Amino acid sequence: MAATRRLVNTVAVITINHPPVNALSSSVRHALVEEFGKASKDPTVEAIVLNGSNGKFSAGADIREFGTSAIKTVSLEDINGTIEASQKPVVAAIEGIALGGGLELALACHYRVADIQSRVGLPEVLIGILPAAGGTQRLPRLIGIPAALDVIVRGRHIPATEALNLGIVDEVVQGSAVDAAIQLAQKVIGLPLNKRRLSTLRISSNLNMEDFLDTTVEKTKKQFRGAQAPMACIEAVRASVLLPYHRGVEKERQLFLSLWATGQPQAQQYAFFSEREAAKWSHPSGARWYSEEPKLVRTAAVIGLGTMGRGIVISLSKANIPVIAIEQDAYQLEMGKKAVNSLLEREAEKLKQQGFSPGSKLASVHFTLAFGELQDVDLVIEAVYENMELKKEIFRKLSSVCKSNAFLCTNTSGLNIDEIASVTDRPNQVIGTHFFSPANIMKLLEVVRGQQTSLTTIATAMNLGKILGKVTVLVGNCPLFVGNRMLGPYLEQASYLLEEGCYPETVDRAMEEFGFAMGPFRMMDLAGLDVGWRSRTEKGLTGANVPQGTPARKRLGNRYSPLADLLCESGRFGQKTGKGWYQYEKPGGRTARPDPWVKDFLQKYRKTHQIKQQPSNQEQIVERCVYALANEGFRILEDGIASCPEDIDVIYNNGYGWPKYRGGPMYYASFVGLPKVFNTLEKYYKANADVPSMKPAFLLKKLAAVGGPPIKEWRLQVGKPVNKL
Ligand SMILES: CCCCCCCCCCCCC[C@H](O)CC(=O)SCCNC(=O)CCNC(=O)[C@H](O)C(C)(C)COP(=O)(O)OP(=O)(O)OC[C@H]1O[C@@H](n2cnc3c(N)ncnc32)[C@H](O)[C@@H]1OP(=O)(O)O
Repeated sequence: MAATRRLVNTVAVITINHPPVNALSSSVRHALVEEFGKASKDPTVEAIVLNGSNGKFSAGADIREFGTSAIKTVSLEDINGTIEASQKPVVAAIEGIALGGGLELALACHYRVADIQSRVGLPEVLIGILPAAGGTQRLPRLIGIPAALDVIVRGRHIPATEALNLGIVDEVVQGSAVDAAIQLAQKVIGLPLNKRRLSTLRISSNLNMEDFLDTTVEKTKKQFRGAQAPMACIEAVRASVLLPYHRGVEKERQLFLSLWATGQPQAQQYAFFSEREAAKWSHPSGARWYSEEPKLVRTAAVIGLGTMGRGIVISLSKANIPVIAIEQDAYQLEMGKKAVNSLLEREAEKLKQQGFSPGSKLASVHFTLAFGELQDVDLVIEAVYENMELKKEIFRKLSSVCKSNAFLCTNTSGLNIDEIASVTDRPNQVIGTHFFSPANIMKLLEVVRGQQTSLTTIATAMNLGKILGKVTVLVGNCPLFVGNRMLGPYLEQASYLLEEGCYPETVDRAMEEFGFAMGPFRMMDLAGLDVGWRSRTEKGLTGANVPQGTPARKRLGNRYSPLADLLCESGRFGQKTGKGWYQYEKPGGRTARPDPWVKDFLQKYRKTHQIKQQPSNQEQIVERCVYALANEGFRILEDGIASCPEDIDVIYNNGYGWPKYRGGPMYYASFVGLPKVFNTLEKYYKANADVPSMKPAFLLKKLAAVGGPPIKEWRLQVGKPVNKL
């Protein structure tokens, strides 16, 4: 049964029963109509409590139903209307989550009681739509326009205590929300319900409301560049001010349908399900996530308290895993300790505001210089800077100090996991954990399996990622793994565009208007140009080891752009030096301004090398950069480094500022049409045979030849993720 009903004295308790998250599928909606109908008619029932089974109220509409005919049967808004009109008081007992349509259902009830651990919210915007069961009309009537806009446009999950302060729920309880809701229901039997019917309330609007909404539109446009859903949310909330409830609901539905027509919801919902699928990892041996038990990580250690190490320590502590944090000398340890403690204080403050005792949520961090103290930890994450020799030295030490069943993880953005594992006494327990900076904020974790990494080690690292609240993707071992490897051809094209007549700001603007959080040049300035320079120098692509007589713009017979090297040679490392592709207000400054020096430098460079000026327009810039990126994604699939295109998209959506409303680079290629992507790359490569990264990947060619099947069918062509490198 999708919903059940039981009687407690004169209170009917209706329970939504649709595991795992009580999504409001067509069968649930039918069952709710039936149970509410019966409870309304039953003369022994004086009040109704609505809750969800397994400690979860509801995660909202069943997202899998969008785009199918099931969504059109029994509208949730009609059910909400019936509940709100009930002559018997209805109390929502919120446990766990009341999200999206789940919260809209609760808002239709006359009262809401939540348990202290629960979260409520309207996260529809995150999957490309807007609350469309009356939520954009009821919430503003309950908590006012500014607060409702914040909740609806940001789509964040709101902890119960904050929901109480905002007025979204009436009561927060430590114990059972259902018991408290039954008590409240009994208390309010016979009391008038008019003021509890949110759709009937008037919004107290002041004269500046239109100005306020217009300002919000402008801010939101900038913040969510290109995303349509946040704008639709504001328009729906505007309707709640201007129109009576039923007309507001019509507007809400109209906006929902217009959004659907943009294609953005489909991309975002693909991204949503791809994230969940990524957790269901597979291994070339045929093993899958369900066949391997992860080991429990009760204690962990982090080596190195630089930016990455600090973030990782915070993540572990927030996941209630006690941490030993190690540095190489007293000064670095003290610096790391100060930074970590100040971040932990902030976390503790947030917890206090949510009504929790920080001690119960944040695990302890012990700072030390002594490796010997690591003998009992279950797992170590090494997070020193990217230097193979240093990492190997640390892993040798860990091998001798840590207990034999401890797992050893290396936080690297591209070094060879097998080489690091080879110096240990347990290569099967070594794995790469590529966190993204800042590690306590960024959602992505690339878990990199080496040749000898055991299934238990993989299961443990993947599970740890989940415990840390990360979107975790398992990938194979190759230079730079998935995300950074794809950046290579992308950044290469960005540099060529500068040689050919564009400027950093032109390229960045095009990519940012496409939806990237940051264009390639701003991104390089943020990351530090010296990082890539060091790596190119080590590879002999620049610096003293370049063979004499090598042309400035060629390496190994292929096109090469030395622009970034030349910037570094002038001491321009990006934000950290206050100068890079842009100029900044000071070293460490954040505001990028176009730099006349760079313009002059580029003009001289083009003249020196007699490069024909053909500045590309916005569409060409996007095509060259994005197709280059996706093409490398196809190669990564061919090489067996990523298991499926969805994993690549998850990596780009969560670690590289790719606009989720475009699904990810592989989804985008599929959306544009693989034959078109193939033909464009082929044309470019024919004209530029010295740019091998633009040669269409074999897999792309194969898929394009059969007309570009839907992305979920690519797996058939890709096969098992066997590392072919
Ligand atoms: C198209 C033309 C139509 C024309 C008709 C127009 C009529 C329009 C009427 C529209 C009515 C709209 C009503 C409403 O406003 C819309 C919504 O409610 S949209 C949904 C909003 N809710 C969310 O976005 C929540 C999404 N879920 C989560 O954030 C998380 O899953 C969670 C609930 C916080 C739980 O997190 P975890 O514990 O980490 O678990 P998982 O994330 O792994 O999830 C477990 C499992 O559940 C699946 N799942 C989760 N939520 C939903 C969902 N809402 N619908 C379907 N399935 C869901 C998830 O995929 C996992 O599945 P598994 O991987 O195990 O198969």
